[in-house]
Amino acid sequence: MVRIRNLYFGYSKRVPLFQDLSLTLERGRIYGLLGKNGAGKSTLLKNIVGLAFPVAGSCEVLGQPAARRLPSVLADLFFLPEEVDVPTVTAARFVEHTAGFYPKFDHEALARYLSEFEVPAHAVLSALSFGQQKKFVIAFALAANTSLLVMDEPTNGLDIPSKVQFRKIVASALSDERCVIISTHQVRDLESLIDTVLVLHGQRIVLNADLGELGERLRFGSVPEADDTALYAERTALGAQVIRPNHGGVPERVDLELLFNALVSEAPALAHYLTQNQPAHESVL
Ligand SMILES: Nc1ncnc2c1ncn2[C@@H]1O[C@H](COP(=O)(O)OP(=O)(O)OP(=O)(O)O)[C@@H](O)[C@H]1O
Repeated sequence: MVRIRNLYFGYSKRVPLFQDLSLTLERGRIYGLLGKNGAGKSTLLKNIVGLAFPVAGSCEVLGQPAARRLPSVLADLFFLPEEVDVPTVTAARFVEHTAGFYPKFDHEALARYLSEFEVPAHAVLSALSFGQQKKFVIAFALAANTSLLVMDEPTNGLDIPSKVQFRKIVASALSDERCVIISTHQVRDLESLIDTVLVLHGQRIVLNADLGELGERLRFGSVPEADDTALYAERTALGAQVIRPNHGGVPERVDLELLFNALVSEAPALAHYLTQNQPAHESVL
């Protein structure tokens, strides 16, 4: 679906944002793209949807270079940017003029998503609140029914009930044919939604791993005091939050926030353990 090989990119020649970045994304998965502020999440997504062009290396989407922006590819991908800008027209008029660009657009699904999000279906879009506008555009993006759906920080501006609805609606919209990428720096927003975690750090993807498989290799928990079995530890008021090897074979729930903190602090024991215990199809560090 998406194949990036040895990507180099920078807004200026002196400051590279990505160096030798490689990444493969497949159908039937929901990817969570995590990275610190300024790591380059939005820029990576722009390379994927053909709004920024590689300086070197390649970025292919649906078998074509993303930068060519072929109509056949654009009809099968939807990019939801972080800042949404809606026109002063009703939702019905917007759909009438825009849905035609997406041959697989599902009008019934749109009505269902808008109702679940409690967005007034006949309102003038620019008169909606920021959160309502965002929910309208998310509903439209999902209803476009494209093979590739790229969402940049979609949960920004959503209240807590809407974040819950967001997770439910996105999960219901996934199929074996679709690939969904969601970027965020609000790691908790993606818990119990994504099945694959991508971490962008230090100009590269340092983790591309299935959450189920990570849970079979790692244990997450609180202890009174971290000992040297911990691959990573964070002090808390009550002791420590730790990541340890999972030798018991019982799958654990992955604490995404703790895992993310460990990866961006470049915890050497965790990096070493993940590299040594890496399934062939995953990429770690
Ligand atoms: N159009 C641009 N021109 C020049 N520099 C840019 C441009 N867009 C982004 N940058 C710079 O590239 C870097 C990465 O920005 P980007 O928005 O991709 O990061 P991000 O991981 O999405 O950040 P955040 O989590 O804060 O949204 C930042 O240092 C930013 O200032």
